[in-house]
Amino acid sequence: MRERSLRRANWYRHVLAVNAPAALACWLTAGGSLTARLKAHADAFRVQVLHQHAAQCLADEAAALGTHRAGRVWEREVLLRCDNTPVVFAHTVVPMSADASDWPLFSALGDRSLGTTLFGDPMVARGPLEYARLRGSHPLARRARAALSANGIALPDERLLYARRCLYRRRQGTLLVTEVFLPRVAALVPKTSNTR
Ligand SMILES: C=C(O[C@@H]1C=C(C(=O)O)C=C[C@H]1O)C(=O)O
Repeated sequence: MRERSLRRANWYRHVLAVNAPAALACWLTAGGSLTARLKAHADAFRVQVLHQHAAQCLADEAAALGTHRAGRVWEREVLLRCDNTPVVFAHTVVPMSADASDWPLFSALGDRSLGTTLFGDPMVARGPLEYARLRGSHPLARRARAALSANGIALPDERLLYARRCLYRRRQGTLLVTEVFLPRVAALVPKTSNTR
């Protein structure tokens, strides 16, 4: 039982439940597209695709996706980079049972931001945000650390990571986006549009 609990997180509807540092709370609760917000805090924004392939959905995702058990999904994982610094590890899953017409742009996204396809489509309904504090043993914390390590950035196993997730619906399809906020996001400052 303990092993299972290490792989799951408690997901809350209110951000206060995860007791995030103030500098992260504003990112966790920001409305609209995260991509757009990150672009406003950087001269250069980039999506580094880590993989997009068939996978098993995580233990604490099946219920959120509306699938009755941890079934097979299309999984996309990326690092979002501001001025080449990784600031978000994002994990998106779509049940394999989804019809191709539910998410027509998902499979061919490449290094374009998923957000640009979700927020521009009037057929997409966005659910409420949920928040979690991920222990080092959570699969997404492990993967975020591994992605950073592959880019020469060390993150201690014991470092708690704060995440949010949101379920999107389009036609009969569901798509679950989880964003794990990396420590360096707290150092971002808005870019002033006018140059003095
Ligand atoms: C949902 C959005 O798309 C972002 C881009 C993602 C991608 O390209 O895989 C994944 C999660 C998001 O942080 C957004 O911009 O809000």
